[in-house]
Amino acid sequence: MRNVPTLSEAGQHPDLIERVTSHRRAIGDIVQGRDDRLLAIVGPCSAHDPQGMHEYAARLRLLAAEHSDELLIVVRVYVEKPRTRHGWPGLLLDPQLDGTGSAVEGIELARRMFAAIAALDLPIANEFVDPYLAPYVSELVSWAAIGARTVESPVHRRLASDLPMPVGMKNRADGAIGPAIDAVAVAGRSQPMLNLDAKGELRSYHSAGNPNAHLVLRGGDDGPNYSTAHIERSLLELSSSQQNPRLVIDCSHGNSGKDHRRQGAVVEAVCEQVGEGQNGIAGVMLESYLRPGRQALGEPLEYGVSVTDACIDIDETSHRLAQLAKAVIARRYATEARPRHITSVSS
Ligand SMILES: O=C[C@H](O)[C@H](O)COP(=O)(O)O
Ligand SMILES: C=C(OP(=O)(O)O)C(=O)O
Repeated sequence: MRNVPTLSEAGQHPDLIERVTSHRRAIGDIVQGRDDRLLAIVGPCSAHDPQGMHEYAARLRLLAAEHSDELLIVVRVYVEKPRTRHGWPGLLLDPQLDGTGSAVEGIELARRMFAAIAALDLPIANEFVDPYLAPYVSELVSWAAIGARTVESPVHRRLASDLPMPVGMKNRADGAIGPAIDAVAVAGRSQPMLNLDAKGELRSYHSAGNPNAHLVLRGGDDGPNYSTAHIERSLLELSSSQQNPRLVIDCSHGNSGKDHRRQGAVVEAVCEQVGEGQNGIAGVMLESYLRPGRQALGEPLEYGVSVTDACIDIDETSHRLAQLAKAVIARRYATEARPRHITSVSS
C-alpha cells in the first residue's frame, strides 16, 4: 500500500481539482497560441513557509485580476528543490527545514498549502524533482517544470509525458538547449510507464503523452539566452524538430546570473520583443516574494524572504507585471490592430 492516498483516492477537494482542470486548459491554450495572453509564472524560488506563501498568493491574486485580459498569472509554489550539490531539498522532503521531518508530513503540509492557494482560484506551478512524489502533489498543480538539472533524465521525460498539466522543459544548466527540445519531443509522445497503484502494486501502462510540453529558456553557464537572436534560434530549432514553436523565458537563474536585481532588465528585453510582435514568446517566469533578496536557512528567519534563490519583492513584481501587460497590448497592435488600422486609413 502507498503510504498516503492521493487526493482523488481520499475523495478530498473535488471542487478544487475541477478548477485546476480549467486552469490547465487555459494554460494549454496559451502554450499552443490559441490565447494571445502571456503566461506569467511568478513566485518564490521555494515555498518554505505556508503562511508567507499564502499572503504572497493573496497579493498576487489581486494582480492576476487586474491584468487578466493580458496575463494569466500562475503562482510558483515550489515544494521540491533540485540542488547543485548540497542544500535544503524543499518542503516536501524536509518540512521542518532542519532534516527532522518526514516526507509523509511534507506531503500533508504541501497539500494543505496547495489547497489554500488553489481556493484563491490562482493556478499553481511546481517543479517535479522526485517522480515517486509526483502522484501525491500533482492534482492541484496547473503548470509543471522539469528543471535544468533533470531535463536530460529519461525518467523525468517519461514522467512529463504522463503529467496532466502543461510542462515546461528548461534548458540544461550549462546552457544547452538541444536536450530540452528533445525532452519536449519525448514528453509529447506516449511512453511506457511503471508506477505504484492505490493498492501499492506495480502497474505497467502507457502514458497519454503531453501535448502541452514546451521549452523554457533559463540561461546557463554560458550566459543569458533571452536576446532576440537566442529566441529566434530556439524557435527555429523547435520548428525544425516539429515541436511547438512557442517558449517561456525564465527571467531568473542563468538569465539574471541569480542576481534578483537583474530580473527587471530581462523583463524589459522580453517586453520589447513581445511589443514588436514576437509571437513565439508564450510566457515568462519571475522569482518573486514578499520581500527582496534571500537569506540562509537558520534561526531566526525573516518573514517573506526567500531561503533559496534571491527574489524581487512584491512591489517590483507589480511593476514588472504591468510592463508585461502593456507589452501584450502592444503585441496585439503589432500583429493584428496595425493591419486593421492601415485598412481604415486607406478607406
Ligand atoms: O532555483 C533554485 C536553485 O537555483 C536550484 O535549486 C539550485 O540551487 P543550488 O545551486 O543553490 O543548489
Ligand atoms: C531550480 C529552478 O530552475 P532551474 O532548473 O532553471 O535551475 C527553479 O526554477 O526553481
